[in-house]
Amino acid sequence: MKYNFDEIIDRKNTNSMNTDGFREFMFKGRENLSFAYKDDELIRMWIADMDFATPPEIIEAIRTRLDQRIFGYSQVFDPNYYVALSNWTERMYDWTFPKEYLVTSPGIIPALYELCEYICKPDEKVLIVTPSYAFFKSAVEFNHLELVCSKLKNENGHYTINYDDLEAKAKDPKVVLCIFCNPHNPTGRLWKEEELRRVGEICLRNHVWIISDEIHCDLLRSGLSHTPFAKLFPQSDRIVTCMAPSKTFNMAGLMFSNVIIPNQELRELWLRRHYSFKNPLSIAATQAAYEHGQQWHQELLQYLDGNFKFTDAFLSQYLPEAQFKIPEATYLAWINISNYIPGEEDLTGLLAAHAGVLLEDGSMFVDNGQGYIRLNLACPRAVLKEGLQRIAAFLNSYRDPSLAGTAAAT
Ligand SMILES: Cc1ncc(COP(=O)(O)O)c(C/N=C2\CONC2=O)c1O
Repeated sequence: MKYNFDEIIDRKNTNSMNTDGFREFMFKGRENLSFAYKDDELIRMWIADMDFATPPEIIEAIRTRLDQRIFGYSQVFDPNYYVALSNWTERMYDWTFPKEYLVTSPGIIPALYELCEYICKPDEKVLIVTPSYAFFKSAVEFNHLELVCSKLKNENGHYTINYDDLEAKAKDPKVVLCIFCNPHNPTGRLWKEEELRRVGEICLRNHVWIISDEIHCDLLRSGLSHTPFAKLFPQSDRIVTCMAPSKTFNMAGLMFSNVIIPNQELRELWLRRHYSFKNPLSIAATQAAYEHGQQWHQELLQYLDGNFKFTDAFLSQYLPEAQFKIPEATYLAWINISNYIPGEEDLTGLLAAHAGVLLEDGSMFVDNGQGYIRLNLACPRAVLKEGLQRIAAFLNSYRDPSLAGTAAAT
């Protein structure tokens, strides 16, 4: 391995949401909640950014741009930006798109907020599947639109789409947009072509636009491959694709995402309403990611495979009644712990306060997540082991107080 994913990097004093923003984000109204550990001793497995250094090739590209010493108003003028991105999509997904479809956004969340406004009229509705990344709901409600949820079916931890329910909801003439997470956060499902075709046919036949949020599409278990939603419907211009280097290369703070809008009217509205200059360092970093990030990306996937195998083995041994399947995509472990803590407990609060682990529980994913916790496994394995040990010790003692204080594993 060329890159060291075991390196533990101090993120203190970096204005990191991960280390400094968790109290306000997760414990609003109870920011002073006391924990069994000091804040800087907490194992952070909540927000989806990685505790791995961004690839040196990207850092070098930023340094090169810094050496040019002037950072005036900037846009993506260099044609090699599109060449780098389309080479990546061609190689990774056997798919590309015309350059004129491409616009950029300072994040996929802002793009969702804007696209909801541009696509929907005030009295219309937006369809999502649940559990769901919570900002889908936030983007809909910020625009005063009605959220319509279709629960995924959960068969022993394998999630599938309830097509009958989805179609019944898509038939509502007021439902005009579906925000679809492909691959899916938090369940980690990598949707198969036939699943995407069925969702697409239901939406398009009912005149429902699709925003396919594909931010996790490069974070797959080895040997699997991603299908861009729009690839399956080349004749349609009603599918907007959102992709970004932010998750893949741990550069969310650089706030640079790619939005592919085939519909000319919507694209022109975006360009009129979204007019903004871009951060030149982010442009340089993103282009470098797609031009030079391949080997780091491959090694990252191997390391994440190892973290998932470690987690699976750990849970089997120390939390055998937790329900977990290694997900096809994302670096997020979605684990049912209801056999240890049944009911509507505040799992996020309990695990933070007593186990010293920051994580997001199912209540933070809109609906259909009761009894689940989501762990970010994109961290050095030693940190992962400590987090799992703390969780196991707490859950085992929660269910059997006589075990209180016993270590889960050495
Ligand atoms: C499906 C999905 N879309 C968009 C974003 C954010 O896009 P950005 O605005 O950063 O470009 C995330 C990040 N997911 C996170 C971030 O922290 N916890 C999560 O589950 C995500 O999971």
